[in-house]
Amino acid sequence: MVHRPRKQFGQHWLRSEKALDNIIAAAELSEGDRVLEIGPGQGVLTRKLLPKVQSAVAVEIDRDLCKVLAQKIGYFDKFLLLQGDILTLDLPAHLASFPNFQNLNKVVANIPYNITGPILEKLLGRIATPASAPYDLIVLLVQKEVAERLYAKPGSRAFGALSVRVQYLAECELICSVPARDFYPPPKVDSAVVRLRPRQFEPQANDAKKLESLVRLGFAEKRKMLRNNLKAISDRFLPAIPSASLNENEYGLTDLLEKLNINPQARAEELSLAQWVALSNCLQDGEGIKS
Ligand SMILES: C[S@@+](CC[C@H](N)C(=O)[O-])C[C@H]1O[C@@H](n2cnc3c(N)ncnc32)[C@H](O)[C@@H]1O
Repeated sequence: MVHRPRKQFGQHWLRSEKALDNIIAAAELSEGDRVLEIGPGQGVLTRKLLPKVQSAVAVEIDRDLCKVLAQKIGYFDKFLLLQGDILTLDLPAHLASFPNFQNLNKVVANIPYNITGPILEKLLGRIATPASAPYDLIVLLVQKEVAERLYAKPGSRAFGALSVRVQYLAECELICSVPARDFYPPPKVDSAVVRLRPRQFEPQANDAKKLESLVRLGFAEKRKMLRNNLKAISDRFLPAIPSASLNENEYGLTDLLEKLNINPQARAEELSLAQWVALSNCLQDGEGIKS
């Protein structure tokens, strides 16, 4: 039976051998790896990775694809296909009786673009609640514009709240671009392969929840200066710097930014990760930041 790609599941089959090989090379696969694949589709990527790893679990939402996929793929001793939604599936519960498929250490996937944000959150966690057992390495094929935000450097246009949130939890790098024509059917946008290496950013934020709120607030309106976006921070969250050094302006924020060597005229995208952490660490402990 021919399976027509379904739009509602973001089905775009990757047809480029070169892109597939780049994804596999980027994953640095070895015999001991236990891989999670999200959305195997017709299994092009699955077939390439299986010979190189100890085992692989694939989660596919499309029931019709699942009916034939496991049979088509083979590798019954080391391939487990789960039908379900990666965002809601309780993976540990499903794997509880499959010891060979537990402790997955890598993720390799060409994901549905409409749920990229939630997938990243599922794999990495959030700043305030990072994944308790993070993967060693994650290779994803994503929409190019999202990829640019993931590996963006401070000061560049693409650097935004997503960049800070993800880069705090993982090192991000571009592997290669993949043009829309490399898929069937071609999506409306180009794509890119990114590699994420989950890490503990140093220096750590004293209060990760506060950093998360600060970043959300700081990028609320990208065209505004950071200090204007941060006006919602009331006096009680400003640091205990001697009041003599405070001016009457901007709730003392200008002074704080200067103290941290941040240009008070800066926009949010100009701050480095370390400066976000420093700013967050300067805010007094309390009930958090109102947003
Ligand atoms: C862009 S296609 C990639 C297919 C295949 N890996 C390839 O490279 O050709 C995305 C795949 O994810 C599946 N999918 C979509 N939403 C999903 C979800 N919430 N959970 C698991 N799989 C999902 C789709 O059915 C589809 O097979």
